[in-house]
Amino acid sequence: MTDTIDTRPSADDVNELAAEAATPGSLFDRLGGTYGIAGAVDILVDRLFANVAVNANEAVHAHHGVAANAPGYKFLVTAWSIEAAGGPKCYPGEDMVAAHDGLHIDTKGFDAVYKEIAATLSFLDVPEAEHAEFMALIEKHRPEVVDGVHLA
Ligand code: HEM
Repeated sequence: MTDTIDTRPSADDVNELAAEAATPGSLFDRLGGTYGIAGAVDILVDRLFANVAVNANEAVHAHHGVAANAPGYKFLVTAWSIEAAGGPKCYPGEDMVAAHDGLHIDTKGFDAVYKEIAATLSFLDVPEAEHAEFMALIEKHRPEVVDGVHLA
């Protein structure tokens, strides 16, 4: 029998990298830059793929129910978050309306994801100010995801 080695980072590992990178400034900086954000998204996406309320939507489950989608999705959500938080422009994906078109995401579905994002930030002990700022960013995009309405 072969032993396996668990290479997954712990919350402490992610926080350590984030603290090293953190400088006062943009939300991107205060979240620990690329290492902090990628570490958080790594945990978030695993939680979203396993979340029963999120996957109750069949169109969402068709994507989130396939483990092979995780790496690419983590990349896209990380890059989106980096840009949205005021970091370098690096997001190569679709805009939020096009990305969610046809998924029929309702308020309940959005709230399920919103809660999981907040829970992940809490799990990582992201300070209150940065937590609130990032959640406000997510809330701002609700109309694009739920109603397909482009932000002004
Ligand atoms: C503000 C909140 C949200 C953000 C920032 C966000 C971000 C993203 C990004 C960056 C992508 C990749 C786009 C691309 O492929 O180019 C994506 C796709 C996707 N999102 Fe979201 N999302 C949000 C809300 C939601 C919610 C509430 C759900 C489900 C309840 C959801 C489910 C999905 C699914 C299933 C895809 C993959 C679609 C496909 O390629 O088939 N998202 N999202």
